[in-house]
This record gives sequence, C-alpha cells and structure tokens, in this order.
Amino acid sequence: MSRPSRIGPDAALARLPGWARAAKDAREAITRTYRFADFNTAFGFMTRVAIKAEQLDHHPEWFNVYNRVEVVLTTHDADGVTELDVALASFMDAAAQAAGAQD
Ligand SMILES: C[C@H](O)[C@H](O)[C@H]1CNC2=NC(N)=NC(=O)C2=N1
Repeated sequence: MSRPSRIGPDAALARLPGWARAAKDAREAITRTYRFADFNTAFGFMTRVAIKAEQLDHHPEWFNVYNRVEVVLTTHDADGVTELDVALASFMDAAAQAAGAQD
C-alpha cells in the first residue's frame, strides 16, 4: 500500500465503529479519542502504535494529555482518507482494547 487511493471518510467510518469525521478539521480526516487508566498505559499504547506506524510508513496526528490520546488520521499523500487510515485505525482499536481503554 505505498500509493493508496482515496476511499473517503464514509467508506472508512462504515468499517470503524467508534470513529467519527474530524469535523473541526478543514481536511478530510477521521478521529477517535481513547482514555486509559493512567499516563503509563496511554504512552504504552502510543509506543505500540508508533512501531506499527513506522512499519506501515503511515503516521498518526495525535495529542496526549495524561491518560487521554486524541487521534486524527488522514493520508497526506492522497489528500484524504485511504485504506492506510483504516489499517492504522483498526490496529489502534485492537491495541487500545488490549490496554483496557474506555471511550
Ligand atoms: C515519504 C513517506 O513515505 C511519506 O511522507 C509518508 C509518511 N507518513 C505518512 N503518514 C500519513 N498519515 N500520511 C502520509 O501521506 C504519509 N506519507
């Protein structure tokens, strides 16, 4: 998936319960906020996602305060949402669940 083509947010969101259109963003992007037990758990999640992001060569935009991680995903190279965003979002959901995240 080196040159992903745009699938758009609706197709992505249909496969990603818990995710939403990033409404405050002028760009086409999807977002989800995870809450963990504490900072250590949140940062452990981010570390696992960072390793996956490097493998995919696809990187999240995210913001962390203590136990909260806000994520925005979009594919800069495609000017929109692609299969790479679905792949990274799905990995994040599994990692967050394994780390005991609450919505
Ligand atoms: C050169 C490198 O492959 C590109 O810049 C990659 C890196 N990570 C990326 N991450 C995201 N989210 N979108 C991209 O288009 C993107 N492109």
